[in-house]
Amino acid sequence: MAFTGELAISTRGLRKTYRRLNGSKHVAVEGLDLDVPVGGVHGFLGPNGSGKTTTIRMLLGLIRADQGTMRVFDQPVPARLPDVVGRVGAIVEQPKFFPNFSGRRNLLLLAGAIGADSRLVEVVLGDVGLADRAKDRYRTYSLGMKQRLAIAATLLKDPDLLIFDEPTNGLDPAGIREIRDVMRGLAGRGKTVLVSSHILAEVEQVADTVSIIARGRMIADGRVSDLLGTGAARTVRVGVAVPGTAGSLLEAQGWTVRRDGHQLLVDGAPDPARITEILARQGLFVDELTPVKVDLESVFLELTAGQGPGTRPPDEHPHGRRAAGSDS
Ligand SMILES: Nc1ncnc2c1ncn2[C@@H]1O[C@H](COP(=O)(O)OP(=O)(O)OP(=O)(O)O)[C@@H](O)[C@H]1O
Repeated sequence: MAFTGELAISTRGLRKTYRRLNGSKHVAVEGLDLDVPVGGVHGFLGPNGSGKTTTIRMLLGLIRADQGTMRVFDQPVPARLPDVVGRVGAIVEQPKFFPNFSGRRNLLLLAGAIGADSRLVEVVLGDVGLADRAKDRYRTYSLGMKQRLAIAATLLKDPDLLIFDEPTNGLDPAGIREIRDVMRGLAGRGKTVLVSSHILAEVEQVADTVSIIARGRMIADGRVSDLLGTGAARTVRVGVAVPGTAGSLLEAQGWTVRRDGHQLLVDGAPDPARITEILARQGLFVDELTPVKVDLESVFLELTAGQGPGTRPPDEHPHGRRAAGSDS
């Protein structure tokens, strides 16, 4: 398990098989162990068709799992879903709003329907940054505003856990940024946000922790900062007058060294201080020593390589499951 402390969501050995029209079976989720810690934004990442929506639908009791267990706020679901459903707000599909009513009126109607305090409407409009446009008709809203109104609707019951399935799909960069800000704001108020995406760049900047799945299996999870700093993900650029000699010395340490002009790129989690020490001992002095910024996208692509739709499943992924932040 990659996370210690209280969990908002925990699944063990979760499995779901669909039967296709031609009668064949398709395993969409295969023995998934997903942990989402309480508090913060958790990115649920994977290529298209990797089983994210299926997992979310099982957690929400919309479809049945074939095997495995699921817990939401430590309650077994779906058995105890009625006990926790009030603490969970989810947007899985675009909710239906009245196009000719304003955003505010739509929310007031909804608040009345679910028995929420109507005073909350102004609060949630503020939470999603729609207070200024609340009086305008829904049909005049941009896609991003519509999505934010959908988030506002889920906030009316003041949930502790918010589940957003691909909330930035189809949005322009400004819309994506607004949704990101909303998610950060919610996490800042102590909520837990689970956000699924196949586009890592959209989640990387907002997520505290992530789970990366491919073909229904977990391939890596942990804190974003740990994931970026593990294994081959860490590379250091070294500038030195005699790169050939320096490269041999560093390779002798077991690190992989690549030439980049007059500089060296040293892969394999080298400690920068160790590099300086080894070279200085041989009278070689570095004029540059910088960790290469690795974005989560390259880690994601590396981990999910060849696991998108239409590719053959590898026998075993070379990385196996990598639980960043744990000793495994
Ligand atoms: N109702 C269904 N019947 C048959 N197969 C399904 C059904 N729903 C999903 N699948 C298949 O299960 C796999 C997982 O789909 P799922 O929608 O969970 O993935 P996803 O990670 O959410 O992908 P996306 O980002 O494209 O939504 C896919 O191969 C999909 O084609």
